[in-house]
Amino acid sequence: MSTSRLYNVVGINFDHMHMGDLLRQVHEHPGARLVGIADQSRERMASTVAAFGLTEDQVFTDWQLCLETTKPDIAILCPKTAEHGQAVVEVAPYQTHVLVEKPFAATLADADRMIAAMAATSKTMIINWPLAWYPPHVTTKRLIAEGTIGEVLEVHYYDGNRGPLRHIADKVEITEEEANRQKSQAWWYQREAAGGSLQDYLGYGVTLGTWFLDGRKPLEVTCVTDNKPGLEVDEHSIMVCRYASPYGLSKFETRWGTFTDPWTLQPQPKCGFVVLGTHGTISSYDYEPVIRLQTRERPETHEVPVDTLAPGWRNPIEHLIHHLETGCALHGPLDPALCRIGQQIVDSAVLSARERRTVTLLGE
Ligand SMILES: OC[C@H]1O[C@](O)(CO)[C@@H](O)[C@@H]1O
Repeated sequence: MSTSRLYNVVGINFDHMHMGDLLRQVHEHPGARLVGIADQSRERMASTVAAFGLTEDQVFTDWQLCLETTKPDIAILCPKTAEHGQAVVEVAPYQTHVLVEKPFAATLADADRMIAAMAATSKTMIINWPLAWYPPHVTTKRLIAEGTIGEVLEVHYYDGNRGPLRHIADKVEITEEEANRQKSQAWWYQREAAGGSLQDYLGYGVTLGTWFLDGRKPLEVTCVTDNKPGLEVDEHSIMVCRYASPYGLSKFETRWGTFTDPWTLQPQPKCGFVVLGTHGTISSYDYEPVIRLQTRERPETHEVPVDTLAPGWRNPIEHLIHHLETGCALHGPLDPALCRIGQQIVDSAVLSARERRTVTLLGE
């Protein structure tokens, strides 16, 4: 997409393997230029340096020096979940737009610190949820907004993968043996780093779920997590939200240990969403070329091809630049205001699982 100018972009902190995917989007955008990357470990940056032909002066082990030297328009941040709050608080004073890779934060308090830090600048922050770019879910939201299934009453969500250590950037596969060897070292498996399937995947479900529910907040949250011997974090969580009448119960399940990875072969249960409205239902599964619709007029479940994403609305890099160029509203799930409701639900789920009871939604 053509732009009025070139946007200089940096990538800071390679904890999440999606950094590689995001930098590829920068590389492929004619209006964006990758001007620097920073991480404590040169080794973790090596494949990016090779893939995008970066020069030595564009590679930093000190993120502050990276920002001071390159003065970017956009900083992509992929730290471990527990460090999202601190990272944004520290980067915001450099007056750069910020893309934080999912999830929003480890806690609502961190999310609020991030929002406050960015509010003190004139810059934009987006939280990127890769699921927000899957055509089935975008199509589902469009049909909901057009009233095709009436008012949404229930959201059912199941998602995850075989585990965070079974793939690296660009979904390159890692063997089960190698993944098991890495478990004890990896931040994904550390409670202190906000690891675990709930922190990794519940935000996806409740952020897109709240988008489908038009910003509606639940009253109460009940969550149960598994408890595998030898692991500090969960690999499976099941959560129920209760909404005020006439909205019923919605449920959100996260799993590291699906039978197959959804991007290769959909496992059963299928990864994605089922949405029930007053006039119809939709099933919207990750990566599928169709969604399945049922309405009062046509009650037999039928396939609807997914939408082709519009230019400017195809991935987070393109979208952030499109937003900066045109002032268009942010894609719903990337907007911190909507993500904050998701974070309220995640915090409530963590508390519920810990105390083994139903809790009232946390936060204002
Ligand atoms: O589980 C680790 C990670 O794997 C993905 O499913 C795909 O890369 C991410 O959405 C998640 O954060």
